[in-house]
Amino acid sequence: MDGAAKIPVLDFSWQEDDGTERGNENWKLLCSKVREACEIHGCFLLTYDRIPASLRSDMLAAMKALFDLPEETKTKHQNPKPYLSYQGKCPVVPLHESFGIDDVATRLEAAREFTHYMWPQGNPPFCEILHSMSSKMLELNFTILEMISESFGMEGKHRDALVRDSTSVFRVMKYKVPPREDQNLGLVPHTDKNALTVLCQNDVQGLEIMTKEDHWEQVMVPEDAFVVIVGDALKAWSNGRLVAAKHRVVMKGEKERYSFGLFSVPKEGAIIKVPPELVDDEHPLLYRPFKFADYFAYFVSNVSDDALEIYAGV
Ligand SMILES: O=C(O)CCC(=O)C(=O)O
Ligand SMILES: [Fe+2]
Repeated sequence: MDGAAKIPVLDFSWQEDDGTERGNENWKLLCSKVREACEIHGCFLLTYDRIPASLRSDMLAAMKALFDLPEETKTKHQNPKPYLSYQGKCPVVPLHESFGIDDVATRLEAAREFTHYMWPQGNPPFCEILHSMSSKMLELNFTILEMISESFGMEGKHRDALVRDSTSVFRVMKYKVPPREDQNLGLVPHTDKNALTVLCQNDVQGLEIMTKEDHWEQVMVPEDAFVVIVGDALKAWSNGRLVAAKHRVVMKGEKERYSFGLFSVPKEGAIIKVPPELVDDEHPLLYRPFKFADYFAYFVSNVSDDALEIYAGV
């Protein structure tokens, strides 16, 4: 780690009466700040009052109870799709444990099924917290996608394409305390493959992003903030104008880290196609149209830092 990154913190806590309504000047200013942060860093921090602090602390407490369940219960969460099944005791990242839950933000039934697997005797508060948090984070994620389209002056069918063609995955993660200073990698360096990720964490720092100068810098996340990260799908859609931030987790100190994230993911069958508004003499087309699911399958069998360029670069 080389230092703390100067990632902007944007205030998304607009109220109906404070003048920041969609379409007005304050909204447009916020859209351009979002775009600028995504162009420079591929990442920003935000504060947002529509997700109350009490829901965040309930979520973190619920996650602790989840990860405290016996290993054989947690292993029951299996999904044939890559990176969704319960993961623990992975030799590459032994500190990391996670669950990925499909569609839980939009389907209460998905929250019920997951809860039932983990607590067959029932745990309605857990189910309620999981669904409520994931659906609020999905709304936020979609708002940011809309702001990005708007900041590029997108109109008509291209404007809402990102949101209309997206589904979501909610991930919950725990990072154990490292046994020694040299065994502290919580999550390997990667770019997210999906469109946009919104993350939230407990008070233990550890997220680092790679700067344009190839330095790892810590993202100091204020206690009440969310982290937003641009993924490969959005980078490709934007014709490379937005950066897909490479990031990792490094653990220090004596406290466990918990984080959760809402990933907007192009739907089954969705094609990532650069809108014509984003191609001109200064910005020649960088990516051919491709089916996101095919790119993801390619990545899973050819894990590489350059997967997007190799797969879809023109
Ligand atoms: O735990 C974090 O803060 C980062 C998680 C992450 O990068 C991921 O799940 O893709
Ligand atoms: Fe990530």
